[in-house]
Amino acid sequence: MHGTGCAARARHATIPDDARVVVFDCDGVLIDSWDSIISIYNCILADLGFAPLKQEIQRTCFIGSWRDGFALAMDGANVERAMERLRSFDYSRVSGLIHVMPGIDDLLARLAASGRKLAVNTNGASEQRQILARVDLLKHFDIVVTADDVTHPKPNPSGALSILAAFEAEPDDALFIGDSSNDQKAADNAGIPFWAYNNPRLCADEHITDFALVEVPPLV
Ligand SMILES: O=C(O)COP(=O)(O)O
Repeated sequence: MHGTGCAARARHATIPDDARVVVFDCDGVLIDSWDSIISIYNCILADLGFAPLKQEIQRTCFIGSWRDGFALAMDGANVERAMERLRSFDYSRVSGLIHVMPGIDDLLARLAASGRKLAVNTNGASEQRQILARVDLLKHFDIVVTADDVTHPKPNPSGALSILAAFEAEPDDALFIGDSSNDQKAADNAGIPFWAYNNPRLCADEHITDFALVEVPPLV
């Protein structure tokens, strides 16, 4: 469990030399996908005759699972119809709105070259794998756990715990890098040390803002 409270922003950070599993959140960490996700919500809501996402629930919808987001936006109605629309959504319609985070491709390559196992724990749907493949990041990961693969999405720790189990790792063998309260809570609930990316409001062992400034020491 991370224990240093709300850390100040640090420009440089070094991956713990004994962290052999590094778990990444996807949206907001690997990819800048805010515009695409809000756009998908609004397309599907419009198809079903609902108003666009109100600004005050956009962040909650962005960090939560699609199912929970649609339930919130549609006040519980028609969630299955919205999920059906999502399953058949043509993601190429929003691919121009998805951008790889600066420096992440290089950091992932350095982490993999050091012998560490890399994982994604996302509240996105299983289609997240195709999105990561399209932006050429999927190749770095040993495992991707989406909201479709677990009974409960983040902040429930089941996704993070399944990643630890896949590598027969203890929480202290791992590091979770995320940008949201759901990521922080999922890491806390799994007992995994947590680094916050671009979110000074989170409590984390480290705060990072630039992946190029993350050092990767040899794995001990
Ligand atoms: O930042 C978040 O928690 C949302 O990202 P995710 O959809 O990849 O889980």
